[in-house]
Amino acid sequence: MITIDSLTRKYGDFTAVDNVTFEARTGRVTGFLGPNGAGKSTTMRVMVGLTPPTSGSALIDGRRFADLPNPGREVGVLLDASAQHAGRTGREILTIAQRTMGLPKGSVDAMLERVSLTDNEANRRVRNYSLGMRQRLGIATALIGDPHVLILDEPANGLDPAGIRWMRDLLRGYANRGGTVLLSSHLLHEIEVIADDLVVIGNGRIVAQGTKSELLEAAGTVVRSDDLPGLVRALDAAGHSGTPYADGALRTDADASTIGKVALAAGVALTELRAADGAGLEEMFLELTADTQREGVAA
Ligand SMILES: Nc1ncnc2c1ncn2[C@@H]1O[C@H](COP(=O)(O)OP(=O)(O)OP(=O)(O)O)[C@@H](O)[C@H]1O
Repeated sequence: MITIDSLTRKYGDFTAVDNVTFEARTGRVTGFLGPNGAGKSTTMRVMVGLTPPTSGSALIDGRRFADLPNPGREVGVLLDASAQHAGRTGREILTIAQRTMGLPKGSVDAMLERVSLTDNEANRRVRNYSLGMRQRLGIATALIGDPHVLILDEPANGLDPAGIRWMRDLLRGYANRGGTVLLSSHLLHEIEVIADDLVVIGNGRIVAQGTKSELLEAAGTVVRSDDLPGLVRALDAAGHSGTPYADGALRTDADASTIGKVALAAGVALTELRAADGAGLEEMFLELTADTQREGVAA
């Protein structure tokens, strides 16, 4: 389990991570979501001892990363897949990790197979790897010590849809066997399919956290009507706000039964009524982090 408690990291006057508290639980995949510059990498760097916190703490199974005797056997880390030595082959990089951690020789081949890097690819220098191949090698390096905690910064970057599915299955199996996974992304749909729990960060602060189903519930209901203005007025009068989608649907915080009653009383016919799905979550994610989006949120 990873426990982040009141963690703050300042750079001069700038607060990159602001009093952040959350847990990544055992047996679950936790997605750490936020737009560019929100503070995800800084939080992860503190977790693995690369950046000291200004205040607060980041503990792995109750201990600081720096206090772990053989960290690679306990925590698998992928922070920047491009930081691997470009002049070494994938096999050499894994062999160094295998020797440093005192692992059996066969673990290199087993790991190459597990991340689907062929012999030919493993013998190529990393400078000739695609981004997706670097991510696979990075995940292999994180997994080789058979740790029970994984900390992965943007691991889906550069993976194609088949690669994302592969990673989802790998991380799901890992969590089902009792592992703890924390992975970051700035794209909701990339980790929505993988994560059980979500922690949303914007401007260094946690703006939402919970299980995926809780957050989906909080994302509200999607409703459609041929008389959308009439429906908006009726919902507004009943104290419920709504966000119109470009395609003419409306997302609202009211539940389906309330919407049905409000619409009936106002004489407005509904053409669709359902719980918000991933698109609703995406809208909510954009709204929650709106003041940190460079592009702002399109209405
Ligand atoms: N060494 C540093 N010195 C000064 N500012 C820093 C330093 N490292 C990070 N920052 C700032 O802290 C903020 C958070 O950066 P961080 O890399 O943690 O964001 P992120 O959520 O990982 O973003 P991305 O999705 O773009 O990787 C940014 O504004 C960044 O410029």
